[in-house]
Amino acid sequence: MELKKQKKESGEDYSWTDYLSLPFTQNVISETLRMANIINGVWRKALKDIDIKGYLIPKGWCVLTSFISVHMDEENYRNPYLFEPWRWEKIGAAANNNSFTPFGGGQRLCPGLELSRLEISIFLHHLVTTYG
Ligand code: HEM
Repeated sequence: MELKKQKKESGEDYSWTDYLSLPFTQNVISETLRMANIINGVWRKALKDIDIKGYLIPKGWCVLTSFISVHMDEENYRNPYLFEPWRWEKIGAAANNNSFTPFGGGQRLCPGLELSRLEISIFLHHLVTTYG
């Protein structure tokens, strides 16, 4: 609200610094991606026999890496079924680690990661400041 008022009064355009000045918006986005990401997981095909933590994945088999199972695991997030954006104040909004992979990871990490966060952030800002 404050930012929109300031922009209206000064007549200035929004800048990258304004985007960075809204950490709570980022926390809401992270929490939404944790609980309700459109991509629940990704498939991978084993190109050779592979051992993962004692489990043999034979060559040619497909494996589903389930993001949602990790995002809703109590060992990773306390009260995982609770929408709690404040938890990201401790974790860090931009965290992309093994316990938070809405955009995948490794070589196939989504190149649209930052663009998506920016677009969602602009949408949320106008939604909340227009109808809040
Ligand atoms: C909330 C929005 C988005 C989510 C949750 C998302 C999620 C993902 C995930 C999980 C992957 C990895 C797929 C895999 O490992 O098989 C991926 C890949 C990819 N994403 Fe996104 N994405 C989003 C938005 C975007 C946008 C806006 C763009 C482009 C402007 C984009 C472009 C791509 C591309 C090109 C890949 C393939 C990368 C590769 O295989 O090397 N994504 N995305």
